[in-house]
Amino acid sequence: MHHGVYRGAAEHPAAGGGEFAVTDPGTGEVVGFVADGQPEDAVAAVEAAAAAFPAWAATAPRQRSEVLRRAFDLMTAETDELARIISLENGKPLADSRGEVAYAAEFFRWFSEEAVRSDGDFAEAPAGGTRAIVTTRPVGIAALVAPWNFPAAMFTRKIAPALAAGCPVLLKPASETPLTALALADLLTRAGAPAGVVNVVTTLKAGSVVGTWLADDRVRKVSFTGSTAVGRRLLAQAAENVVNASMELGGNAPFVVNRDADVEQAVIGAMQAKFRNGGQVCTAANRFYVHADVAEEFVRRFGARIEAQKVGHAFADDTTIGPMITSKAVASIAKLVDDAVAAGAKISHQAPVPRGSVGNYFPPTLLVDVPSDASILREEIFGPVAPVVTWTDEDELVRLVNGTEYGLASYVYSGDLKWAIKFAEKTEAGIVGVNRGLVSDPAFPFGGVKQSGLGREGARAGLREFQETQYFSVDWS
Ligand SMILES: NC(=O)c1ccc[n+]([C@@H]2O[C@H](COP(=O)([O-])OP(=O)(O)OC[C@H]3O[C@@H](n4cnc5c(N)ncnc54)[C@H](O)[C@@H]3O)[C@@H](O)[C@H]2O)c1
Ligand SMILES: N[C@@H](CC=O)C(=O)O
Repeated sequence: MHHGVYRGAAEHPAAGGGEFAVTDPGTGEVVGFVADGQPEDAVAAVEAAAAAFPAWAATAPRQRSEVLRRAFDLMTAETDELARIISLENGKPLADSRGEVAYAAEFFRWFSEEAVRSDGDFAEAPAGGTRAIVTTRPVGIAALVAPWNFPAAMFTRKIAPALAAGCPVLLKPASETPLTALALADLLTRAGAPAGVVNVVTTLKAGSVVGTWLADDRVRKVSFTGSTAVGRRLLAQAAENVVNASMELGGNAPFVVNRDADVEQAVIGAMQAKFRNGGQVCTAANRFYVHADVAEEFVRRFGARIEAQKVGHAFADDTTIGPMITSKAVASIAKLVDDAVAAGAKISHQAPVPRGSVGNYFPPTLLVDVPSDASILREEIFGPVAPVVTWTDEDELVRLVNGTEYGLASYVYSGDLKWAIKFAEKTEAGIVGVNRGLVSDPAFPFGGVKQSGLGREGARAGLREFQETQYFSVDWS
């Protein structure tokens, strides 16, 4: 199957006609070809968006809401087909892909509801004599850049509020997962988004395509999800034209278990927080701090569940952990584990990778006796490896938990809710799971502090990221 770049509600060949292959990370087989977009395609996408912007911004909020609601309905009805595309190019087990489609669709439903609830203000000036009307307007054409780990949800979390606010969008998907983005663009067109409102440039030249957008005066917003390193670079580029920027970046989530926690519940939460999407999640628990009094029980129970994981291809019925996205990702996870073991950590439990597997598989692994300075506790693992450290002193625990440049998610388990909330308050993170291993919900604000990002997605706040405030000072004498 061959796909073009998407603009004006249709696919087009890339300038120069180049293409690149998309592969199944579970087999290495080619599953399709997409256009290798060039800077000329980036400019053409801006032209299409600029032509669509005035009319789209002028539509009634209810009309935009109904497009998003139809997108929710279509996405829900087409779950199986979309899930198949996600599994094919991302490798996650089909059940996980269905879960991602449901989660991704919820952003369309949530922002179809928010589109008609954008409020403003009317006030008397403190000195009297004038009145102020405070209102909002769409920020403008928005460049949306997303990673491969949730190829549908990381885009719908941006597209839905952008469209609700009245902004046209330019999508730059990860080169590993362009097919999902193209399917979303087609779905939105069928849902009623006018030509030019949703545009996609698939490319191997991320830097020059996104750089072209950020250098174009007509592009007023960049919303990025991905690594902190690339986020920093885009922030620097956005500074040149003072482009409004939202950044959802990397994480290094701690998972804390106190001595009074329900250990079985903590293990269930740990499995969700660590192994969803094979650990390739920005909110994934990256390091486990377990009170010494319950560490033996936690490791035994957690280890038993890890050993029961079935590593395999996305389409095999019993697979719970699919392949990593690339062989490079496998090598980087392996290096973190090897370095930890060389520094004194031990592999206490591991699930096997089936003999003869040719994809990018990595065995789910539990590490114990991990030295507190091991690089695996500092770097984002982005794979199915759980390093456990024991603790006894709470002040030292707080220091370890916050001893990172990241601040996206954090998890705490305790039988004493008051202690858990007080601990959560000391945690430098945008999101804290309290006795819960799953924290994502389109209705609540998702985002990080420190070098995990700027801004929030989902919730009411997500719409504001795509709006400018405008204030009219009115003579009232
Ligand atoms: N905070 C969040 O909500 C969130 C969600 C998912 C993933 N992530 C983070 O994403 C990272 C994993 O994804 P990744 O490795 O694909 O990240 P990445 O930063 O390498 O890539 C993300 C996107 O940026 C593009 N890109 C790469 N270089 C670019 C450049 N120079 N200019 C413009 N675009 C460029 C990529 O093609 C891709 O589309 C992890 O750090 C993870 O924590 C964060
Ligand atoms: N955990 C995030 C995705 C990040 O990788 C989410 O659930 O939205």
